[in-house]
Amino acid sequence: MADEIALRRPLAEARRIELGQGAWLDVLPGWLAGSDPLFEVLVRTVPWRAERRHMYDNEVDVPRLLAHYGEGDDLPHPVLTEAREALSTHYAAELGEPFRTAGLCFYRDGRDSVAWHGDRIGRGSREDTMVAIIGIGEPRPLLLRPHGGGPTRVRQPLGHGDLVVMGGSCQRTWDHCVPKTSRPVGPRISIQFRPRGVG
Ligand SMILES: O=C(O)CCC(=O)C(=O)O
Ligand SMILES: [Fe+2]
Repeated sequence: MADEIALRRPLAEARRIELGQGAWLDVLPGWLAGSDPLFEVLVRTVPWRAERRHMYDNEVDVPRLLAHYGEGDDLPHPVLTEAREALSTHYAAELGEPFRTAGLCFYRDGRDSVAWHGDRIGRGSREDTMVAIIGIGEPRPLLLRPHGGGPTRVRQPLGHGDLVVMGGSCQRTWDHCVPKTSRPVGPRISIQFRPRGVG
C-alpha cells in the first residue's frame, strides 16, 4: 500500500558521513513511507504557532510555524512515537539516553527558512548529543558548515520521509540552516527529536 504511513527501512541502513571535529551525520533517505498523507494530517491537526523571538546565538525572527511536544506529550501521529522509539533503540549505546522531545517546523514556502545556528540551547553547547530530523513534504536542503563561518560543506535534501541524524559534537562544532529560496517550492514539515535538555 503506497499510502500506508509506516517506517519502512531498518535504521542500520543509514549511511554515516564523518564531518570531522568529532561531528557526524547519519543519512537514511525514504525512512518513512506515506509521508504525503502524514503531511496532510499534520498540517490539519498540529497547533501551529507563529513565533517572533530571539533564538540560538545571534538572531532571529522565525519565519516558519512551530509546535513543540515535551516529554510526556502525546505526539500528533502514532508513527512519530514509533519513530522516536526506533531511534532511541538504535542509538541507545551511542547516545546513552532516549530521544524525548519533538519539535515540528512548517515551512510554508521558499520564504520560510531557518538561519545558520547550532542547537545550543542547553546541553548541546557543552556535550556531544544527537538531533534526529525527518523531513516530509517538499524537500528543502539542510546545509552544514563548521561553526564560525566559511563555505557550505554539506547540502543534504530532506523531504518525503528522509531522515538525518546530527551526532557527536555537531551542535557545537558545526552550524546548520535551511536557506530561503526564490524557486517555487511546495510546503515542508520538519520533525526533530532531541534528548532531554537539548534545544
Ligand atoms: O527544518 C529543519 O530540517 C531544521 C530545523 C532546525 O535546525 C531547528 O529547528 O533547529
Ligand atoms: Fe537546528
